Amino acid sequence: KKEVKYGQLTELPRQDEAMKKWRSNRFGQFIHWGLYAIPGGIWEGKTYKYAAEFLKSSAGISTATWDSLQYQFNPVKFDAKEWAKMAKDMGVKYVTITTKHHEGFCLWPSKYTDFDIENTPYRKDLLGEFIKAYNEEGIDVSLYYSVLDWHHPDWRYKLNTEEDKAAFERLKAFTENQLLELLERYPTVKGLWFDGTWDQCWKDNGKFSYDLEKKLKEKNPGLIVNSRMRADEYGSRHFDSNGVLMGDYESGYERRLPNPWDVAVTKNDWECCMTIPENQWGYHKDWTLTHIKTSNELIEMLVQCTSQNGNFLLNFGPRGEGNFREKEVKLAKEIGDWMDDNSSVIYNCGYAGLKKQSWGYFTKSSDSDDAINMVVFNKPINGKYRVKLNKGSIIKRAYLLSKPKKSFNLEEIANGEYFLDDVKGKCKDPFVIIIELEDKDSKKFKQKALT
Ligand SMILES: C[C@@H]1N[C@@H](c2nc3ccccc3[nH]2)[C@H](O)[C@@H]1O
Repeated sequence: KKEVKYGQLTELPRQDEAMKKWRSNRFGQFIHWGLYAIPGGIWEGKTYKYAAEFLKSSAGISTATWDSLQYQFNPVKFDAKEWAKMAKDMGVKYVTITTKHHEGFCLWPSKYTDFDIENTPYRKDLLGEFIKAYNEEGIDVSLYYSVLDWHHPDWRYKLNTEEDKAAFERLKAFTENQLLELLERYPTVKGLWFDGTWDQCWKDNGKFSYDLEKKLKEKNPGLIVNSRMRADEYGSRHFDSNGVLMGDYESGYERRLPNPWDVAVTKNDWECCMTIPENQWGYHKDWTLTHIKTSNELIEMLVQCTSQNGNFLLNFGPRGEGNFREKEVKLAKEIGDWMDDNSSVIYNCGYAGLKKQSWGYFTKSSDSDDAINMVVFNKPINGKYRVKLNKGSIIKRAYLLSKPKKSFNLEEIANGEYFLDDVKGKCKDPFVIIIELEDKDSKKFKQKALT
């Protein structure tokens, strides 16, 4: 074991109210919005397949040319209230928005740079409008911030020379100033989502990331930061050199999920961030380039995350003019329709402590001990659901969540194992079966144990 002085700040998993709320939220909306949304993956008539927020590098565009997009940023169709309503109807409890992506353009009027919303035709505090509208819908707001900054003259990938080091000291001060500025301007913010922290320059500054996490949490008590913010003094990221998680939740699941049967992942808080196309975070004009995920695929990912104690952060990439493509609006509606009927198996739910089985996923509310949710994605061809609970568990009743809540016939196979006979209940897929267990001190339970 190495002696790690600049690793984890607080004992995890955090059990304070702010973290309990973060955990119970489960479903969030990611928004990637910046200058990259103007070209939308197409430059001088050529379509670039790679992620649209990387167009500057994939099309080899000079910083001067790219940065001049600032003078075209005028989202006349942006309506923060409309965005917040769409998010509310989709069923998200929190949102994370890019305040500054790798390009370095800031969606808020920053004292520390002119490369910001103030110096665009839009001029107004766009981020402030966004936060106000989402908070008014009861949605928690967290801010994405990229440490990696292609615009800033003091950015250095590696610190080879004394000049590099002097420049990066200025970049670190700029970063700290901007983050404290964001927390000062927007005190209702619940979290910070750090990105662009994989380069050597940051790995060489583990102590700085430790001190910065400390300072930000002093400024905004209860603040929640992702593990991606952190490196320890040896350059180990997300987890310190002894494998201890840093930040407040694990944020390595980018466009990928853990194995659905993995139990180890349930030990920590974690979040998976996901794109609707294969790999586009910012707006791309051409969505024919790759598979576009369906609402069923996205609902299954949300349910899987919940079943393994994780959050699901689904990304939307608005156009430069401030509206969403109709495919994104449609998906938000379809997911929202499902959440209208089934959000009780998501909000305030998590790992049920049971092995995953083929028909779908178990989730369990942290408020109840004798109810387990089954979210069905795969209907067995024999029409019976094989359910293996803990030894000694007795099912009192199994019924459809959707009205009229028809009960399933029960057939006990072994201790804690049952077949549920399908009742031909009509309900929309994916559907939910509620398992009600006999509570441990019921006489039926004792009688059963005696025979
Ligand atoms: C949350 C995601 N993280 C950014 C990102 N930058 C990368 C650089 C190299 C490899 C993967 C990356 N993902 C993506 O642009 C998006 O913001």
